Amino acid sequence: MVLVSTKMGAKILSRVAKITPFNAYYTEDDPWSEARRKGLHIPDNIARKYEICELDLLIQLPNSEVNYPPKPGDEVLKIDLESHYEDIFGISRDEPGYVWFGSLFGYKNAPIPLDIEKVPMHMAVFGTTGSGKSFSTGVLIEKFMCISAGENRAVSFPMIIIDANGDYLEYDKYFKQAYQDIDSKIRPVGWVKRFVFPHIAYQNSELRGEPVIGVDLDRLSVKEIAETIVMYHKGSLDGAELQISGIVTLLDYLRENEGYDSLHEFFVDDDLYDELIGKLRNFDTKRIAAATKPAIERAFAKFREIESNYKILSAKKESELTQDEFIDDITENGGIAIIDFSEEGATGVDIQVKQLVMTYLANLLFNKFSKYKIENRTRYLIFLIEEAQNFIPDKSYPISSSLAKNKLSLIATQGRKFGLSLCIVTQRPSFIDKIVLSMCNTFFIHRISPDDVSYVRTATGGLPSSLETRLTRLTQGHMIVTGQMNKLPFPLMISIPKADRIVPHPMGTTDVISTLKKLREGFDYI
Ligand SMILES: Nc1ncnc2c1ncn2[C@@H]1O[C@H](COP(=O)(O)OP(=O)(O)OP(=O)(O)O)[C@@H](O)[C@H]1O
Repeated sequence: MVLVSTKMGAKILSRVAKITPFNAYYTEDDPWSEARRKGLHIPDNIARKYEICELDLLIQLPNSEVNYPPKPGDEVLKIDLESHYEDIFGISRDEPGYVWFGSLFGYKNAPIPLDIEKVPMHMAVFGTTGSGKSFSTGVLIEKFMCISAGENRAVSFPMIIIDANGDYLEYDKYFKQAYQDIDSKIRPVGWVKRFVFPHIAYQNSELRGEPVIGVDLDRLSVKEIAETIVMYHKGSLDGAELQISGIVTLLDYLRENEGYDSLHEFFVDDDLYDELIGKLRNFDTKRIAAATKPAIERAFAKFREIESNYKILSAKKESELTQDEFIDDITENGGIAIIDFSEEGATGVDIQVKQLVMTYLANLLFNKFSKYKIENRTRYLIFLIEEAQNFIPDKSYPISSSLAKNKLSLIATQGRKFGLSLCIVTQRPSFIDKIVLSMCNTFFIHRISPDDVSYVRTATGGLPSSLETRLTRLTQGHMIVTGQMNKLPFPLMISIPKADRIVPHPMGTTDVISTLKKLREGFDYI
């Protein structure tokens, strides 16, 4: 970014689109070619040398369209952060409701403002492996932990984070330390809790006592329970209409005619499960066809694996995720819940089980926020989903569809007043459901794969060609920010300085050589 200061007194904010160096010594048919061929001495610095810098003219400061082009001789200045900043962004550094993120490309300590009022319109973070996506998402999370609210106040944005690779677990450790040791820049956070799968918490002594992930089927409608069971069994609802309607008929009957309050308990308690199977077998075959019953029984048996293998149904008793007040607590007390889907917190848990937990959470959130809306109680929460292609997959992604997708689509299509904001983090944007992505209004784009370029161009509503050509070449920690949270009406390229991260990012590094060396101690071949 540079400023063109015109003789008419205008200041035009411009972006360097292209720099082309010229050196007459290296042009085709240059006058020295013969001398060079003969190896004669050519004096230094006799060739004409210059650089052509092409600028995209963005806005005339403080905030209007560029009406007159600059003229030859007009000065081109580097941005002076002290004197030009307010003119560029239209706000001062202490304006409430904004967080200051990264640093303008080419400048040190030149953060850009992000408008927190636009957070409810959903956001997405893209980047291939190693592009710095989780590092900068961590910085973004930290910014959301301390938002200037005026009058010496700061607030923290409540968040639920689906942590696919353990990139955010450090926050849990950090907030467990003494309150006075916590950096004041993130102190407005009310609490941070890490939720792990119960079978891990019970087995692993280091994780014993951690909050556990639990699912309460009674919080889902009968239809949702039926779909969840069938989806878990078949990986799809296609062609399973008879099974779904059979399960709905059976469960509705048990609840309404036989007075069973809890359908959940059928899948936890062995005796009740046997009772359920008995009821199914004896059920009126005019209402559930005899041929459908064995298929339902198989789906039930498979579904019980989630209890026998992972204990997430019996964890209902102790898990906060099954309690009615959980979302109230998180939204009213500035909580951050990290759902640990990493190998450490979810060892051996397959993707269908994670999808099931996501379906449950998405249901919980959608139902609660709908209730808030009806009751006119405004609440806000960011639902951050790492590896989002596993939960909101596009048809082209080779993973069985996820029930969570339906609810997340519903969340995505709610307007800004709903208060529930999605933050989708992915390596492969083109594998994310198109409808959900089309609802995202702010994009943080790191280096992406060439296969994703045209998709990102469409999703973001277009990028200037000078930026688009960089998408596949951005270096680690560089990104393009575009969309509603960006205060300026054009995309910005920024870098994320390492020092911006308050809580250290767990290094995703390996230790190949020293491990191999240690294992083969005593075998020196050199
Ligand atoms: N802005 C930055 N400054 C300094 N180091 C960085 C920056 N961004 C990333 N790194 C480092 O680069 C490595 C990879 O970054 P990161 O884990 O964020 O990548 P990623 O895009 O999330 O990859 P993956 O999808 O595999 O998780 C990490 O060791 C991280 O600490």
